Amino acid sequence: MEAAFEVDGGGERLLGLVDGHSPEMKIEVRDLTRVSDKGVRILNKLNLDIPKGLIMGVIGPSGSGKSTFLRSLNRLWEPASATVFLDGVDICHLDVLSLRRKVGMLFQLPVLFEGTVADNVRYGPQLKGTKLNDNEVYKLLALSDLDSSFYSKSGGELSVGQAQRVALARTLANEPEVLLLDEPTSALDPISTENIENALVRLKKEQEMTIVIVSHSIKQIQRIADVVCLVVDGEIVEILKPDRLSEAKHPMAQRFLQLSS
Ligand SMILES: Nc1ncnc2c1ncn2[C@@H]1O[C@H](COP(=O)(O)OP(=O)(O)OP(=O)(O)O)[C@@H](O)[C@H]1O
Repeated sequence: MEAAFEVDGGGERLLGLVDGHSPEMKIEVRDLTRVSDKGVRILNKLNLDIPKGLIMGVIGPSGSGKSTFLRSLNRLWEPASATVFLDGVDICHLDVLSLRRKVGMLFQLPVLFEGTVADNVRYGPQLKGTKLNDNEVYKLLALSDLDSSFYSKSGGELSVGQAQRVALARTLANEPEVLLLDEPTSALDPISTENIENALVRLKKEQEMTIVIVSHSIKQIQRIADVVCLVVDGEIVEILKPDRLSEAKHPMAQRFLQLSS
């Protein structure tokens, strides 16, 4: 999907055009602010539109607020009401568990539950009283770049990269519409990283999944993201296409990009 983006005067809102048509916005963020208990501003009036079916990369210096922002999107951190909308609905008005099914999350390090890979994949649907059949489990494994031999392995037998793919399959079992990933490959070797990246790109293409990925790897973002959001000191300072990152104007953004490339 060829996407063209235009940023408004403040550099904060994404006014997107996809193939010449206005894309459907999956998530809208409006004046999202977080102040710590000590009065420090962690997020400062973030405004962002996240189009459906695209991969948005989030990059920025350490401590700039990327994880906090990501966690606000499925209420792992509770945003103020009327600041985050999913399909136009204020997420604070949604049942938090159903929100987290729709907006799944994968963390830096996978934590698998006891039992087999299949038990892990079946976990989410089971909570709703649905038992996935073998074929459904195999399909989720395949979506996560794992072959059927993993079905009956236990978590302890897996490498971190394999466990991360099982964690992905477990998240996908909830049939999310949005996937949030917080540095999902920073603990992985290049091959495992490529496996995860391939899975993400396939999910976008085949299921129109909306994906928001925080990464410290600018190269990774350039490989898979359709649009990049640059966060500095709790503010979105640039929204760019990945091949135009060098055009970032904010001085901190330029410095960060120079040091990271
Ligand atoms: N619960 C909290 N209470 C107080 N301060 C917090 C809390 N969570 C995060 N912070 C602070 O908010 C700022 C942003 O943290 P956050 O983890 O969102 O940044 P980040 O960009 O994801 O960093 P990194 O790239 O290092 O993971 C940091 O200064 C952090 O210390």
